[in-house]
Amino acid sequence: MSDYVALDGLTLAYGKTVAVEGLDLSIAKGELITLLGPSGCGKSTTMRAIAGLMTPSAGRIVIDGRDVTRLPPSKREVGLVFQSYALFPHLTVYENVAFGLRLKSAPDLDAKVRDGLATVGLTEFADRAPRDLSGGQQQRVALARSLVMEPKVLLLDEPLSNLDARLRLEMRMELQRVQKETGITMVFVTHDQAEALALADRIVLMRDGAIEQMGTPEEIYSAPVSGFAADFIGFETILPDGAGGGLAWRPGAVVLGSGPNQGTVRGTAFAGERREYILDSPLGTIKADTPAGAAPLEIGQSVAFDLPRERAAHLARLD
Ligand SMILES: Nc1ncnc2c1ncn2[C@@H]1O[C@H](COP(=O)(O)OP(=O)(O)OP(=O)(O)O)[C@@H](O)[C@H]1O
Repeated sequence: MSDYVALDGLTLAYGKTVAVEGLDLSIAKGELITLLGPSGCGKSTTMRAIAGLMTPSAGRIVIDGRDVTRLPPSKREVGLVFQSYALFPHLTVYENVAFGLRLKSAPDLDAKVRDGLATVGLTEFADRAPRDLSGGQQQRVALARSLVMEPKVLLLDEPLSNLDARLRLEMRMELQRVQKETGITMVFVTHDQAEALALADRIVLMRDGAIEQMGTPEEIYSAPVSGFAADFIGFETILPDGAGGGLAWRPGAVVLGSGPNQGTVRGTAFAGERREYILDSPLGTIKADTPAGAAPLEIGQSVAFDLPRERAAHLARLD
C-alpha cells in the first residue's frame, strides 16, 4: 500500500498526559479510514495532530511525500469538519462555502462554489442563511466548505453525531457517495461501530492511545484479535480458551434450549425482531438471543445452551 498519509511513531501529549504513544499508520490515496474506539482512546488527539493543531512530542507526519510535522495548519492542505458546523450565521450558504477560497484569492471562485454546492445537493439553497437550514443541510454546507478547498486529506471528527438517527444514516450514505465521487482521502472519527463498519474502507480500532487492530470492516467484524476488540464490535460472550487466548460469540451464535451447558436466566429484554437474554452459568455470563416468535423464557428459569466452537471468533488475547 502506498503511503499517501503516514504517521510514524507519533507520540502526542497534553503536558504530562500521554494521549497517544508510538502510533504508526499509513493511509492510501483515496482511502476512507475510520478511527474507532471508546471515549478517551486518542481519536480526536490524532486528528488534531494531522490537522496541525498540536505538535507531536515524537514522530512525524507525512502527507503526499512532504513532511508536515512542523508546518502550521494553513500550510498542510488538510480540511477539518467537526460535529458542530461552525458556519458564519450572517453569511449566506454561498458565502460560507466561498469564504476560504476568498481568503486564498482562488481563481474560478464562482465555479468552485457552485460545484461544491452541487456535490452536496444544495444548489437551490445558495442564498439562504444557515439558520434557515436543517441540521443535515448545515452539515452539508460545512462539508462543501471543506471540499472546495481541495484538501489532500479531509478529517471528519464525529461529523454526524448531532444529527438524529434517520438523518445520520442519510448523511452517512451521502458522505460515502461524495468520497467516491471526489476521490478525497478521508479520516473519519467515530465511537459508533455501526457507522465505522458502514463507511470505512479500513477501520483503525484504538485503545488507550494505541492501535488495537486494523483491518477491513469484514475483518474487524468477524475476526477480532482480542477480548477488547471483540467486546467493542458486539461479541458479548467472551470466555478463555484454556491456551491464553479466548473464544467469543455474538448473541445470535449461542444456541438456547439445547446443548451440554446449563444456565439460569438473569435478565431478558424485548428487542423487536429478537428477544435478548442474560444467563448466569458455571462458565460465566452468557448473552444470547432468540427470534421474537420463540416461546419466551422466564427470569430464574433454568435453560440448556450450547456454545458452538465453529461459530466462535478465536481471540489471540483475552484482555
Ligand atoms: N486538552 C486536554 N488536556 C489534557 N488532556 C487531554 C486534553 N484533551 C484530551 N486529553 C486526554 O487525552 C486522551 C485522549 O483524548 P481524545 O480526546 O483524543 O480521545 P477521543 O478518543 O477522541 O475521545 P472522545 O470520543 O471522547 O472524543 C484522554 O485521556 C483525554 O483525557
